[in-house]
Amino acid sequence: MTLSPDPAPVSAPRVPTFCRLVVMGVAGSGKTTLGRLLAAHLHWSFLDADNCHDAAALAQMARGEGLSEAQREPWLRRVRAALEAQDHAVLACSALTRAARDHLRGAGVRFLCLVASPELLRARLSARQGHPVGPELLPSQFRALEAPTAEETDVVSLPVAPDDSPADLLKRAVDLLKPHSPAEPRHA
Ligand SMILES: Nc1ncnc2c1ncn2[C@@H]1O[C@H](COP(=O)(O)OP(=O)(O)O)[C@@H](O)[C@H]1O
Ligand SMILES: O=C(O)[C@H](O)[C@@H](O)[C@H](O)[C@H](O)COP(=O)(O)O
Repeated sequence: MTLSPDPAPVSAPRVPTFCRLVVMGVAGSGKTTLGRLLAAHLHWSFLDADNCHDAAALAQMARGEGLSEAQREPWLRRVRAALEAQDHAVLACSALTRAARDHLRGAGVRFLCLVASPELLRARLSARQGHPVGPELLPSQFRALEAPTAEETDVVSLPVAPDDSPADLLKRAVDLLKPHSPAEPRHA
């Protein structure tokens, strides 16, 4: 399973390629789980935007209080710097707002947006271990969410159903991303 489509005819326009993939979505949608699998599949680095939050922001979110746009800005600057430091990377990052996505946009960046129901997100976050953010954050996540619009052509959406295993989602993600990239996994 690769991201490589059939070879294009010589006269065809260049297929846009990407080397940085942002797996985005509301907390609990599975960004980290799928992002790690995609990174392993592609032999790219994996980055988690949660690691760029400061302790105060993590504590605030653990209390169920969402971040303001002003609070997100320095975090997004750190996330962007971490992303740009990698030649090939999969980044798990909520990127809930248009401004957040615009912050991360750049040459070779694509977004994979995970879309799950509030019920599924609540169940997943209630069961999640070892992470400061629980289901209490969900209302503010949905208030902040600006779903990608049709004009954001660098975003591919992946619906997530309760029975979709991580392996199912990996396969569907790879298929969805194929038209975006002639790139092979780096060391397949
Ligand atoms: N496809 C899946 N099937 C079952 N559980 C999943 C799946 N994807 C993620 N999970 C679980 O749901 C929780 C949230 O996933 P996570 O990857 O941490 O989401 P996010 O990074 O978007 O917050 C975790 O406990 C994870 O193990
Ligand atoms: O934009 C934000 O308000 C935060 O970054 C938030 O969306 C982020 O997602 C949390 O850190 C939850 O962590 P998980 O998304 O990994 O659950």
